Amino acid sequence: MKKATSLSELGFDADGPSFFRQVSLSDDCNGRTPRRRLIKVSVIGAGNVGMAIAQTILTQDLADEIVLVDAVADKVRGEMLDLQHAAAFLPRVRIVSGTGIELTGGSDLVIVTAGARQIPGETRLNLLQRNVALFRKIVPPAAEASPESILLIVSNPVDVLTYVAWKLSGFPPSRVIGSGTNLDSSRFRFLLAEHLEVNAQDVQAYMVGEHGDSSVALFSSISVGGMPVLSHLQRNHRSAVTKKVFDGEALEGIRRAVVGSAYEVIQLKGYTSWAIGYSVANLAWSLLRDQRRIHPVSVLAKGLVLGVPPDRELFLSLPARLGRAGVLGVAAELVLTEEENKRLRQSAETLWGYCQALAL
Ligand SMILES: NC(=O)C1=CN([C@@H]2O[C@H](COP(=O)(O)OP(=O)(O)OC[C@H]3O[C@@H](n4cnc5c(N)ncnc54)[C@H](O)[C@@H]3O)[C@@H](O)[C@H]2O)C=CC1
Ligand SMILES: CC(=O)C(=O)O
Repeated sequence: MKKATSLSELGFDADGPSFFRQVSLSDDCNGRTPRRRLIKVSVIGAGNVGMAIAQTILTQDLADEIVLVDAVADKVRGEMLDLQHAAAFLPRVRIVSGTGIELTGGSDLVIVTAGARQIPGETRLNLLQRNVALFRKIVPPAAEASPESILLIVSNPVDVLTYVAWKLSGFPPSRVIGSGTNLDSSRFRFLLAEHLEVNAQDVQAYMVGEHGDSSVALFSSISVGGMPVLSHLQRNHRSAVTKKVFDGEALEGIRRAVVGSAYEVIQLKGYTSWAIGYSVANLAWSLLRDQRRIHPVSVLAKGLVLGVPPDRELFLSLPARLGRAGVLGVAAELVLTEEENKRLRQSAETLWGYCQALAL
């Protein structure tokens, strides 16, 4: 009879409890099971948003190690323990926490959510000065500790702070991404789906530009189940659905509702967290699992917005293809209506004004 191969020879943990009998595996394994590279994700800022992201990533079995960093030691330790106590119901993940950025060293993905958040009625852009000061402290050491990582920025105003993180990190633009309008687009798809009585996952629709008040709804490219909605509705303008949908007011109402979404939630519960948690975990999945999916995220849009001088280094959301190396490509030739292009240019101008004023 063939001698049982030891667990360590097979590439399993050799230091497991002795009361587990070693198993002999068949020759099919060729005597060795290769170990997969472990994935480390760090979340800097363990507030409402950071914790919603961490817990969504945890449930999705996406990381082998999650590091939580926050300036408040007790709070971040409490959050870590609370998640660790769910270990019996979750995939096995090492969860570490502390106040030092050095804990994030060797991360594959560093997600930054630290910083001031809006009070009811306040705009995202109003947070800029406070959060730039914070980024000066956080980003350089985080980039140094994980020089090969992808930086995913969530703190607001996310487009300008993604630009700041790009400048401060010295990373190539492909590895500095802002969560951008991935969240706005989900809100857009949800509201359109409600209006059309379909599933939001079957609605393809993008918000682009600033994650904020000047975001742009791309009405002309909305499709449901592969069917272009506007052109179909124009052809069949007498149907009940058409009447309901091909109504400029209804569409404008949906756009306004998307832009007002965060203000409404902040007014009601003080902050937004669940949707951004899923949005960022969804981005993390595309990046770490090399999914090559298209997401509207904040990327270096130099030369990509018609009518904006091509030398302007600004970050705003455009549909981008994401994979293990970060941003693999950006939709450079979006077909926009004149109105959509005008709004995107205005959004770019607004963001450029803020980036320029920082003189980084
Ligand atoms: N991009 C997006 O779609 C969204 C962005 N946000 C933004 O995310 C940010 C965080 O929001 P919340 O989690 O609700 O705020 P929060 O106040 O609950 O959490 C912020 C955390 O940052 C921590 N922090 C402050 N200085 C730090 C430092 N030097 N190092 C590490 N941690 C530090 C604080 O201790 C706090 O725990 C805000 O800027 C908010 O506007 C929020 C929702 C959506
Ligand atoms: C706060 C914020 O940026 C959002 O929920 O959209």
